Amino acid sequence: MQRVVIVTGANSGIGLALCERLLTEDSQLRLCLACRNTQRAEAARSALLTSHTNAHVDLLHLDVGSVQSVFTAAQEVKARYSRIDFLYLNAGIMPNPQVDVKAFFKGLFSRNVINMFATAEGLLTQQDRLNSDGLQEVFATNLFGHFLLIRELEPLLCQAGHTSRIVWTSSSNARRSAFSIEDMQHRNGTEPYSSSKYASDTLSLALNRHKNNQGLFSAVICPGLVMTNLTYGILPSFFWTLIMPIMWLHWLFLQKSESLDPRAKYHSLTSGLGTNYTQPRKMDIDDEMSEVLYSKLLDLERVVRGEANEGNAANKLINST
Ligand SMILES: NC(=O)C1=CN([C@@H]2O[C@H](COP(=O)(O)OP(=O)(O)OC[C@H]3O[C@@H](n4cnc5c(N)ncnc54)[C@H](OP(=O)(O)O)[C@@H]3O)[C@@H](O)[C@H]2O)C=CC1
Ligand SMILES: CC(C)=CCC[C@@H](C)[C@H]1CC[C@H]2C3=C(CC[C@]12C)[C@@]1(C)CCC(=O)[C@@H](C)[C@@H]1CC3
Repeated sequence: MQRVVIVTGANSGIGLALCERLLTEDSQLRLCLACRNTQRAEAARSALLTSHTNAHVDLLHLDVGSVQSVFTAAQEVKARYSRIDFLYLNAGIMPNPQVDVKAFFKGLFSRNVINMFATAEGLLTQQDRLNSDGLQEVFATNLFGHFLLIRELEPLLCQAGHTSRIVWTSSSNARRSAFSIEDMQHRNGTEPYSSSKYASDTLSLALNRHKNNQGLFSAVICPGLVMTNLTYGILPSFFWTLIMPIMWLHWLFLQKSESLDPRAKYHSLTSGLGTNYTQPRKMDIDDEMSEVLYSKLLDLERVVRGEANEGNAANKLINST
């Protein structure tokens, strides 16, 4: 049977590379690129069709950072497909990143150097802002829009006798200490990216607990450090070329193959000999917090649904979450 796969943020970087790979693995796929920019989405579709001439590649307009756009896109998906096999939640932003150069040099000569290069702990801050729905933009894009999309697509994702999978593109930058359940949108901090990625790890656990019995499974992957628009937004390309030799420090791991574990994040790594492999690492998450986050997201969902029906957004949302 033709499998249906939806990828958010599919027009560039990791999302586009993933689509290439998916079509290489299964040329019969029905692949749907869910993107906010129609022109870039069309360019990505053309590029994919150049290398996979007979592929079925659909486009879907989706701004995952906009509640209304998620609702409209989900309606469209329900009209087009009768089920979804894979939903890759890949779209993500890191707006206005700032690197703490002093902390970098301090870290360079500390015992934490390897971890610093792998996770950017203590090095990266971002400037977030409110979007037109009155939500913090990073939270809305990296987490909440995807959560709403899952909720809207549940009829296609949770079908008797059929298994569907959700795959989150998380990050090794996800850190428990950057996330607070009292401030899940990260209004009061300077690491919204880290917070949103930690929240997606935590939400994945809750989704498994609530939805496995309905045939829906969620997994978290961590692509490592990949040269994309996101990383070029942090520092220019020549810098990345300069630090490449140091990044080799991370590439000295051995290959392991295991089945997907809901408490593990799947890290993409490269061995010293240049072999690519995946290594599962336990996530620093707990059941209780994942449960609270899940119910807070459901509360917020109720608020935005009310808002969407009334057609008026910002203020109530800001005050209620
Ligand atoms: N690069 C890296 O080293 C790492 C990346 N990641 C994660 O990988 C994912 C992909 O990022 P990457 O490929 O690196 O970066 P890119 O900037 O190349 O890709 C991000 C994609 O997300 C899309 N996107 C952003 N905001 C929205 C939105 N509101 N609605 C719909 N689509 C949106 C972008 O679309 P548009 O072109 O319109 O902006 C783009 O297609 C992200 O979740 C990121 O956090 C995780 C760890 C490391
Ligand atoms: C300005 C100077 C001299 C050095 C700064 C180095 C950092 C910019 C760099 C080192 C490790 C990098 C890193 C990321 C961003 C840039 C670094 C902090 C990420 C946070 C990018 C996005 C991700 O999701 C992570 C997996 C990356 C982890 C490593």
